[in-house]
Amino acid sequence: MKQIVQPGLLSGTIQIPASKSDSQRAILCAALSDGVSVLTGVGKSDDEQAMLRAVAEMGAKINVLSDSKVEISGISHFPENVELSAAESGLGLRLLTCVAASFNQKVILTGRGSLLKRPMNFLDAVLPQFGCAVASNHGFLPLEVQGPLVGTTITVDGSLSSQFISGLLMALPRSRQSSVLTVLDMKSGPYIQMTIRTLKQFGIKIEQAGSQFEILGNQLYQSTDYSIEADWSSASYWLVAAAVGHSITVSGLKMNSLQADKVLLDALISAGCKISFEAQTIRIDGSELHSFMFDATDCPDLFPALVVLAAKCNGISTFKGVDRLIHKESNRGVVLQSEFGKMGLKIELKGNFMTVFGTGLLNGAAVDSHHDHRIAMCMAIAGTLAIGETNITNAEAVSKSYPDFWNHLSGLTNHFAV
Ligand SMILES: O=C(O)C1=C[C@@H](OP(=O)(O)O)[C@@H](O)[C@H](O)C1
Ligand SMILES: C=C(OP(=O)(O)O)C(=O)O
Repeated sequence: MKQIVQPGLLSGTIQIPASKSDSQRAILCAALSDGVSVLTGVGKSDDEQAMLRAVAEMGAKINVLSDSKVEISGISHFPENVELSAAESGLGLRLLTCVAASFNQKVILTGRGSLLKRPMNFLDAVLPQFGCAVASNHGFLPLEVQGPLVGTTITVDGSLSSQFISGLLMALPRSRQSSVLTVLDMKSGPYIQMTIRTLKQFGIKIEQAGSQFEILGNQLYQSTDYSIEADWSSASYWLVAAAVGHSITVSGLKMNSLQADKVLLDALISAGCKISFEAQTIRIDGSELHSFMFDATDCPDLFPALVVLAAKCNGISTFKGVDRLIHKESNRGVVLQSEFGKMGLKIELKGNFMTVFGTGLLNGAAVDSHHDHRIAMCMAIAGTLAIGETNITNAEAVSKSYPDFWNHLSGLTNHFAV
């Protein structure tokens, strides 16, 4: 699908959709629980839908109560010969693989699109150390696991993705033996804290001391009613849009959220923004923007929105953490450089750093999302600021995290177009 974005001054309020990170964790915890959980605020993103389908395959019962309310009865019998698909969700696949390995069955794990090119060799290397048999396609999907996991004391490398650590933290409390997991070079730490907090709400206790996690075996997940948070990652596009001059307010976000991407507020402040909060509504005043530096190592999903912000800041902005972008839905550092280059914005990539040479000006252009939802969304905001129209190919990619994105954009008033 192609989407044309016209320049204009936008105004309105955006109700931020569910965090797919929060939903996927909660859906899986509910499926592992004894009893019935009710989840409210569940979204319609591809990643959430894939997780719901996967837990149904594992034997959980899903009862859709309303548009955003789902009742999940935990797995009572894990079927044989199960094949689970995480669609394009890195998180989904990594959580599901570890959790599948905690059962005493052979399970095949698959996915589609960009997920087929994302590395899974952590699982090949680590799961056998817990006594689980693993076969993969040379470190890529499909995977086959045969558990159960036997708890142990182990040191793992956390530099590729926190999602593997989250997966182990969800799976190991189910094994008979206790485990001690030491994570070297831990990245995206806030996502691990999110996992621990969700687990706690489902009755699972993890003790953490720095990079060491103590996980008691034989723990039982307990069903609960759980409210999914609005998504700080999806909000990043609108918060940046507000910072660069649109009259947009953002609604629904939790200020005490553990979500990694809440630190966008710090980036906005370092770029000269003033931020005000009223109830659950955020307003941004970006009238005194200037170039800025930001370390996005532990919040890699913010890069696309940060580039739009830096494009509108006069001068050189520098971001750390580009290494974290190589294995996302696209190689995001390189794709941001090439697509924003078409709009006249110079971006340099050197080692782990990205430098954006902001001039305040962007030209409308024909750009490509590379099937990456975050590239499509940041190009859309960039397009509203450009001179001339912007034509985005593979724009349907937004459905991975934010299927209503284009409706939300067209629901804002465009004061140039009217
Ligand atoms: O745990 C999660 O919900 C996620 C963790 C992050 O991945 P990494 O740990 O690979 O950075 C993030 O990029 C991804 O979108 C969601
Ligand atoms: C990388 C992302 O998600 P995942 O790793 O879960 O596919 C993302 O949403 O940007």
